[in-house]
Parts: sequence; structure tokens; C-alpha cells
Amino acid sequence: MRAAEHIIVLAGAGLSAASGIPTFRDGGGMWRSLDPTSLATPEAFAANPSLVWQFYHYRRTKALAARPNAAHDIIAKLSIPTYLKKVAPNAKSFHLITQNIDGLSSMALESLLEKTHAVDAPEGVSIPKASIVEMHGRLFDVKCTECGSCQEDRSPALCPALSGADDTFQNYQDAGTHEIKIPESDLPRCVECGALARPGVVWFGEIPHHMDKINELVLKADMILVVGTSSTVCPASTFASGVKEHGGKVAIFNVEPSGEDEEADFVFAGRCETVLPDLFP
Ligand SMILES: CC(C)NC(=O)[C@H](Cc1c[nH]c2ccccc12)NC(=O)[C@H](CCCC/N=C(/NCCC(=O)O)S[C@H]1O[C@H](COP(=O)(O)OP(=O)(O)OC[C@H]2O[C@@H](n3cnc4c(N)ncnc43)[C@H](O)[C@@H]2O)[C@@H](O)[C@H]1O)NC(=O)OCc1ccccc1
Ligand SMILES: [Zn+2]
Repeated sequence: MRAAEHIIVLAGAGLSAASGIPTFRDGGGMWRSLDPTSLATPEAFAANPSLVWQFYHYRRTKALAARPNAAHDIIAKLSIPTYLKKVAPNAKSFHLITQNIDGLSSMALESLLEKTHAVDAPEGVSIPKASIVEMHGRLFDVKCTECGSCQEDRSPALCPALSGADDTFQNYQDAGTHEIKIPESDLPRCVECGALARPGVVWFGEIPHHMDKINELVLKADMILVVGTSSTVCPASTFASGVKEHGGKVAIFNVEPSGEDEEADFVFAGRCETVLPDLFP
């Protein structure tokens, strides 16, 4: 870290695990009983928008009740130039590339900025707010399937029909079995043109957001911290090897061994919400 100039963090569901957001694949992963491709794809939405909206209603409900944890806070702190300088005196840029759609990293940074009023950055160091790249979209964005308009909406239920769907996915052992059939006319609609709306997230088979910026960051990075991801979904799963290829260092933070460990320079086994605060007090 002391030698690093351009630092990126790649985060996955493990970063938000301690905030009560179920992960996807490990032990109590959300998708143990649900085939992800049956819910997070344009095809699934076209075939059964009612079920897919009930799934994202469940995810929104979980995320609305969640708060950033210590790992989110440390990563937010690292994006503040004055603090970054302490752990990486040669740092010129710091970015978080997150696969998470829960918005907890932005929430952590906003509350830290309020607390530290550290909005203005010295010359050449990135403005904190722009340091978060949500490559798979945002759970609370509602996007029109026709006109493309997209608004953030954090209301507990986007439409009356969904407020009755709370237990469709409550206990994921038999998730989906309590599915209620919501007619399309009663599903979330676009506020501009009234067409059917969809969650503002990137589904499998869709191109992730900000890929040009991400490719530029991966190319420039000389240090990547890979936090709480199983590295099973691409292109995110290729970023660490991308940094390694041009001589950058790779550090992994995970409770379990992940596919990238052998080519990592540093492996920190443990819960990121305890390991990161110990490492960056
Ligand atoms: C399943 C996989 C094989 N599929 C893909 O990779 C596909 C491509 C593909 C299709 N078929 C293939 C066949 C072979 C190879 C690839 C493919 N990818 C795509 O379709 C992508 C789009 C993928 C995005 C899909 N949307 C998501 N999310 C948003 C929606 C939603 O969330 O509903 S993906 C979603 O799943 C992934 C889940 O992985 P993780 O976050 O890592 O979570 P997981 O539970 O798996 O792991 C948690 C880890 O944390 C650890 N952990 C737990 N607790 C803690 C703790 N406390 N501390 C530390 N660690 C912890 C655990 O040990 C574990 O290791 C995340 O990316 C997450 O965002 N698009 C694309 O490729 O477009 C072209 C392209 C490419 C490049 C440039 C231009 C165009
Ligand atoms: Zn519209």
C-alpha cells in the first residue's frame, strides 16, 4: 500500500453480509434455492415480471432495513484523500468498483463526507463521490422498459400489489413458492410514459455499467483489494488478473478460499468487517 499510486477495491456480496444482506452463493446464500438465471435475466422478466418484481421487492426490503458496516466505512475512509495519504502516501487515485446493488457503500461515503466535510480534494486526487462505480446498477433505481427514464425510488413498496408480496421470498428455503400473480397493469410503471418499469440493475446477459471507466481503472491500477466476492461472475471476475498482468499487486479479503487466492500477493482470510478495520485503523 505504501508504494501504491492507483488503488482500486473490487467488492462483492461478502462486503454487505454483516449488514444483513444475504449473499448469493455461499452457505446461507440467497440463491441456494433459487436459480439466479431464473430471476436476474431479461428473459425471466419478459416471461414473469410479477415474480421478478417480487424478488426485487424482497431485496429492496432487505436493503432498506440494512446499514453500512465497518468494512463499508473503512473503504469510504480510504476514498478521502487526507486519510488515504496516511496508509498510501504515494496514492494518486482510489476507486471502489462494486458488484453490489444495495447502495450501502454510497451511504457510508455520504455519511462520512457529512461528518468530515472533506468534499474538496487537493490537486490530482479524485473527488470522493466519483470514487464509487456501481457496475451492476442500483436496487433503488426504477427504469422504464420503453422510454428509458430512470428514477431512484426508496419507497418500501413501489406499488400496492407488491406490499402484499412480502412473504414471497421471506424464507428462501421455499422461496418463490408463495408467489402471488400480479397483473402487469398493477406492477411498477414508468412515471414518464406509464410503460412497465423494471429494476435499474444489470441482469445476466446485459452489459455492465461504466465498462470504459472500469477498463481504464483496471489498466492504471497498481493495487487491487478484492473484498467479499466469489469471483464467479464476469467481467468482474477478470479484474484481479487484469491488474496482475501489468505488474499490479492483488490482495484478497474473504472468509473462504476463492478462485483467485493462488495468484494473489496477499490473502486476508476472515470477515472483512473485522479484518479491514484492524488493517486500516
Ligand atoms: C454465472 C456466470 C457464469 N455468468 C456470467 O459471468 C455472465 C457471463 C456469462 C454467461 N454465461 C457464461 C458462461 C461462462 C462464463 C461467463 C458467462 N456475466 C454476465 O452476463 C455479465 C453481467 C453480470 C451481472 C449480473 N448481475 C448481477 N447482479 C445484479 C443483479 C442482482 O443482483 O440481482 S451479478 C451478482 O452475482 C454476483 C454474485 O457474486 P458475489 O458478489 O461474489 O457473491 P457470492 O455470494 O457469490 O460470494 C460472496 C463471497 O463473499 C464471501 N464472504 C461472505 N461473507 C463475508 C465476509 N463477512 N467477509 C468477507 N468475505 C465474505 C464468501 O466466501 C464468497 O466468496 C455479483 O456480481 C452480483 O452483482 N454481462 C456480460 O458478461 O456482458 C458481456 C460483456 C462483458 C464485458 C464487457 C462488455 C459486455
Ligand atoms: Zn417510460
